Amino acid sequence: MPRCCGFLSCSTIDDTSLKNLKVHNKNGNPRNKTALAPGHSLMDWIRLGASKVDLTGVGGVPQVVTMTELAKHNQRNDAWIAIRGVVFNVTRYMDFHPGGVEELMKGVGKDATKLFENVHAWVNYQSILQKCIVGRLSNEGLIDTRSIVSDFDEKSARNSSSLTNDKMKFSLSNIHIEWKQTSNSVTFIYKITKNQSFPGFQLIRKSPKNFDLQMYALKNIIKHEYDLCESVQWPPVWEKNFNETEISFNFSKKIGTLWKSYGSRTVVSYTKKTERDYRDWEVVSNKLLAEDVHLLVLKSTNYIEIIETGQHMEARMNVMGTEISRYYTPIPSFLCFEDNLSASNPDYLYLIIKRYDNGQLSPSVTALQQGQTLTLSNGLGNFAVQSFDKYSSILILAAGTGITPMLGIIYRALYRRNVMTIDVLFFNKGEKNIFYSSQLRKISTYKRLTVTDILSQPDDSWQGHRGIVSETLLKKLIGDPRALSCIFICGPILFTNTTYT
Ligand code: HEM
Repeated sequence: MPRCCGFLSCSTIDDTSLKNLKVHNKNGNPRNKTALAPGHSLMDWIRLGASKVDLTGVGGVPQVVTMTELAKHNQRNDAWIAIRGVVFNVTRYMDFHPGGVEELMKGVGKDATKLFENVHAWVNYQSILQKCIVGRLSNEGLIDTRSIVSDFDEKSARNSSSLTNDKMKFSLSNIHIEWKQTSNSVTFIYKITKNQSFPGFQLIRKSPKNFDLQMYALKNIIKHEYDLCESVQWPPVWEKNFNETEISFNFSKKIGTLWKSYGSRTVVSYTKKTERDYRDWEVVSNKLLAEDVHLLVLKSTNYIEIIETGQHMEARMNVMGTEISRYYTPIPSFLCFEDNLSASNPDYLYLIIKRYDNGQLSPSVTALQQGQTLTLSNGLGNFAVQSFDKYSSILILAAGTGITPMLGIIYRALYRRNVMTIDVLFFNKGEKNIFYSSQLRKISTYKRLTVTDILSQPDDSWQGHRGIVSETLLKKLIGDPRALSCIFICGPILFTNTTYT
């Protein structure tokens, strides 16, 4: 069960990804953690990190670490661990590890990415271990294996296409693909069979007639390389249909005629040792949504990233000679419509980022101006939002930018017919900290969504609810939350801990 490391409470941490999200459902079964010795709580660890103690053990000078070197640091008193290409010194963290020393020792001296992800992929290790970075794992031995699976021969399909409403079908294991056209546009529709989760998609334009469509399916990346018979406009308008697990890409044709066939498609499959690809995104706009909360609209040339609900992206920047990265969950565009940004710009990406004065990355990211760039990974994380589709009422408890990863969940729930109620309790300090509540309320006039703002330090003029999260307050607002089917929680550590218990 995904749980939260509740790190939004730490002022140096700027992470609004689903890693900070707790999900509680009727069958939820919180796991047993090792009792930590006094003086070894999370707050003690943060305090130690904030002190002058060198937790890296290498004087804070970033190293490139080979596998051989890594293997030498496999002792309780000299413990290095590599996760997703970064090597951390976890010697001092041993006694703070909630899973205990013995468990953490299983990963030391090696690339423990898989082990770590099997146990607790949601743990925000980058924030927890930010002061323990030894350096990068040298990428010798990390080889991409590429194999051409098949070339499609679509002669028979081509022959059967009719000139009006041209539509043909074929199957590729669990993916069902159709195309249709009018004289002005051509649409490709991907349907995923029901027992499969919907993959993330990437579209890459190579020329007016050529584009690649990549899907992240389990450990493979399946790439469909399209060679169209005529030129099309970029970007295509894409649309997801959650109920049908269907996604369509609609391209405008450059010349308005009916095609005899769309062209051809080659299928390529990659097995990648590393799950991340990075690319530069240009800032289209940077707008203040609330105090210290920015909406960054980004665009990448000839590229569209469609991430799954619940996935996050790694944002990387070089800040004063050091590469810093944090995770952010892109928000769906539906809330940005009033800016007239999303409808005509299907290739835009929307990030909400809170600026923390002493944050390592957020001051630099929120200062980005139009035309400057931010490096982002592809969509990451294995949060299976589909497993909550069976619940008919959803309660969302969010504090501050903890609302960010909830927006995708709200959007998805709005379009699922079986969801009868979506109740959002949005906790903030003051009115100046609230964002998107009114936009969500606009939607709620014709859908089954309610949004309640609760302020901990409101002005005298505030007419709404007041207080900090507590059992009494929750009972007053929603009755007994345990009677509800599915609860999503995201916010600072104290908030998530209080709401979770
Ligand atoms: C790779 C070797 C590791 C193993 C085998 C391991 C194992 C475990 C186990 C068994 C638990 C307790 C059960 C649970 O609550 O999920 C746990 C909890 C935890 N571990 Fe690890 N761990 C490893 C590495 C790490 C690292 C490198 C970090 C660094 C941040 C970390 C941070 C945590 C945290 C924060 C929890 C509490 C999780 C929660 O409350 O949901 N672990 N670990």
